[in-house]
Amino acid sequence: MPSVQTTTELWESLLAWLDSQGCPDPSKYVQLVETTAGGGRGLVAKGDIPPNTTLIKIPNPALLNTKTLREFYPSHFHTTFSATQWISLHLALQYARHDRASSPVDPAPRDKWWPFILTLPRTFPTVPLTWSIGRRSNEELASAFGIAEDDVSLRERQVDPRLRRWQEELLERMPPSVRVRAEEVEGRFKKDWEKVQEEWKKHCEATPEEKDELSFDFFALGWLNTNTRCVYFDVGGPKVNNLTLAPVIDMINHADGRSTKPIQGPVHGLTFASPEARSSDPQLKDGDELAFSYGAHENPMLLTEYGFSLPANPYSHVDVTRVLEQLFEDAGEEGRLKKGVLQDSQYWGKMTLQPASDSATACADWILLLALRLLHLKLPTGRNPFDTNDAPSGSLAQALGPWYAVVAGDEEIISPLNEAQVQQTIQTICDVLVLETKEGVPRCEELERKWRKEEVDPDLRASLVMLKGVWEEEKVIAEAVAAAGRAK
Ligand SMILES: C[S@@+](CC[C@H](N)C(=O)[O-])C[C@H]1O[C@@H](n2cnc3c(N)ncnc32)[C@H](O)[C@@H]1O
Repeated sequence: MPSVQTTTELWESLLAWLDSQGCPDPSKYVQLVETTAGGGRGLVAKGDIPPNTTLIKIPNPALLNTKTLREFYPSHFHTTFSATQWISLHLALQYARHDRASSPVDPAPRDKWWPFILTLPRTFPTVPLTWSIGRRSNEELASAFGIAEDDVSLRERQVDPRLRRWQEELLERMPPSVRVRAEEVEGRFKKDWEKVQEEWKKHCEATPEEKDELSFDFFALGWLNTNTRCVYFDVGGPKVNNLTLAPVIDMINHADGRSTKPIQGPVHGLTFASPEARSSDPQLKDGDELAFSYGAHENPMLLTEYGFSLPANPYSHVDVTRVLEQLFEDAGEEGRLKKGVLQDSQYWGKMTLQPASDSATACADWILLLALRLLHLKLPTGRNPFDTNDAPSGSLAQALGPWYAVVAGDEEIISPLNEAQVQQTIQTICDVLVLETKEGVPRCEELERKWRKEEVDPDLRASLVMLKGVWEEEKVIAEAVAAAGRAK
């Protein structure tokens, strides 16, 4: 493991390496600091910076992506791995090789990016995937992720029972919206790990000396770095591979609503400039933090992908897709067929309750309304229009006609009765959600009180505050949607 370096030391050694890579000195305009607002490290402006000044220029060879990795790996890796898999694998191998290089008996060659890799975080304590991995015993971990028995990380893993309990306690307090997202992130991670583990095993049949170099722990660390720090970068292949790790630019934190972004250029790989004169982004004054928007993301997404949330997030909403899944399931065969209609017409997606805004009251979003209108659409009794053997041709289209008329915008509602049932179901969904949040918030508060008496890591405390924040914002939205419905 590297000796712990201060932010200043890391910055200095990164600058020296960038210089050796032909990169113009970014420290002319920016400085790496520990931010005070809980964002970890961040970059701040040195002096007042004129609009549209290029602050950071990272040349192509210093970027870490599927294009720059190519020359270091067998040619088939390019088609075998996605960008996330390959970059994560590369980081995992470097961590392992660096560990070995620290041993005088078995020095390994250093990677060209090592001074950059050294600046990447070694822990992700606020990301739910970390809790999910951390709370498992070796046996549970091996079975959940299909880790080979001889994986070095299982042999060397030391689990702190208190940390495990704290992580377990956080997982138990995740709102359903966070849980669904966290499971999705974990599913992606698992798929990537399994693919890389399997391919690396094949690769090591020809190079057995490299066998021990891939371990689960280092892959997880590489994957978390890739997932939280990569930025968009067109590598000229499938869209899914359009990403890169970029030194210095990867130190820039997220701020909502910014339009300034890293820019890809033919000569300098990736650059970041101060806002243009006519930009709505604030101009950079001495000491201001640089920022760009990672996307229009709600808190459950920010928390599960990046390990942070925003206290006042303009994209807050409540994802109720899981509730709709259940309602259609409860409606039996007809419910499943109606869900099929929604899927076929691309109207089965994320369904949400939206908060009040300047221009609208709190409400169910359009596709949630469409789904509920179809759920409550009364089909003709007798013949089943979904059954092609039973119903005359054209009968399904006829039965669904009133719904299609709403979809096309020809009608506002299917019928007053259908609309009343839809609104009633929305009220019921809100009531259930409010009840859930009324349990979720106090459970977080109770844990906060309990943790006050223990020496819990500040990052875990911050995670608990974030979970509580999601419960609270969902409560406000569900109550507002219910109130707006009652006022109709
Ligand atoms: C691309 S890195 C940015 C640099 C990072 N702060 C560091 O210390 O290296 C992304 C990570 O920074 C943190 N982060 C970014 N924007 C943030 C924000 N607005 N509030 C809190 N944390 C933030 C999160 O941990 C996220 O996973």
